[in-house]
Amino acid sequence: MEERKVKLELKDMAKKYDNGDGVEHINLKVYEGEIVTFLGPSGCGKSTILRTIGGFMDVTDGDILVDGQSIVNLPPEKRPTAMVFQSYNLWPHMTIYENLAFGLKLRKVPKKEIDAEIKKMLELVSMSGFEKKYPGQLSGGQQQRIAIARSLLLKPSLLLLDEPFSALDAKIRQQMREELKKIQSDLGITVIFVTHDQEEAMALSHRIVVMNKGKFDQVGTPGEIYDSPATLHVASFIGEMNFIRNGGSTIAVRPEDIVVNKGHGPMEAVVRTIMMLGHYVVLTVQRGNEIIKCYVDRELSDQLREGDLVNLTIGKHTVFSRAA
Ligand SMILES: Nc1ncnc2c1ncn2[C@@H]1O[C@H](COP(=O)(O)OP(=O)(O)OP(=O)(O)O)[C@@H](O)[C@H]1O
Repeated sequence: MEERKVKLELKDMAKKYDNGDGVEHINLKVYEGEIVTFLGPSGCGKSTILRTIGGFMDVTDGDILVDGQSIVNLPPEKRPTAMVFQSYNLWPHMTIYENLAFGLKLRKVPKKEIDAEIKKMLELVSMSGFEKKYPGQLSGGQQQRIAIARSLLLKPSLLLLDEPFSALDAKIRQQMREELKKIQSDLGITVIFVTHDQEEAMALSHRIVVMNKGKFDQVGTPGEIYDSPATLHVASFIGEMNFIRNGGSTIAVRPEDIVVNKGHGPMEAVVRTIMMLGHYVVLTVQRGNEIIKCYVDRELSDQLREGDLVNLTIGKHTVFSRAA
């Protein structure tokens, strides 16, 4: 197999704030052309890591390398990175063209080349013809696309995105994800993405870093993290999961991995609610004082009523040696 090139390496990196918060012992390799997402609840340290990569904060320990070169002593503008924040930070008094041209002008790129690059980039983000408008005349999604285009024009080796879609409504968010994925694969750039939205992380990433309280819980592909969560935190944070007590341990099983049959059996439960969600049905059942969620098909749910006795068969699951 072809050896993959390491684009970014975090080496025992730490960023500690004066109050003791922050992150430490951060080790990660990101390969060229990957989208890697830092995912975790608010305050777990995602933005801290991204800001240290972008140079907006100094590390307190360890090293950050891009293409094998340490970048920790470089100011943000000298780093091979570009960062897009949650708020788009477009200059309101400048047209879209001027916003896009600004960084290139600073780099003394000739005007003809600037015009050609901007034209190409606007096509890429589906915003051709918007050159003369002002940011205030654009929707949130359009402004965010311009903000991403502005970063891409600087041809960063690494694009850093800090919850860039969180201000957008659900539908545009989804559209933006698809567009980002397309731009990323067209240009072959490496992207580090930060979000607290597990669905967004699953949809976008080649690999996900699930964080909890300043540490990495698991690093893996969306499939690996969904199928084999390494910790109870990962199991509860990603997707729907049931936690069933079994002595001192916990069985984590997804609603789609429980087979439900009518009648008696070794693992009996009582139907509590039946919710039709179109192509599948969500069933909640009560077993002792635990409520378990299962996905079943219409054929079975049509035969079930609340209060019916069912038997559960647990399929694929993970056992954790402590209580959830
Ligand atoms: N400038 C700062 N000074 C002191 N503590 C900080 C500072 N910035 C962040 N923290 C603390 O460091 C921890 C990590 O913060 P960080 O912003 O990296 O989390 P996050 O995962 O990005 O959260 P969110 O999703 O809410 O942005 C938090 O406990 C936060 O309170």
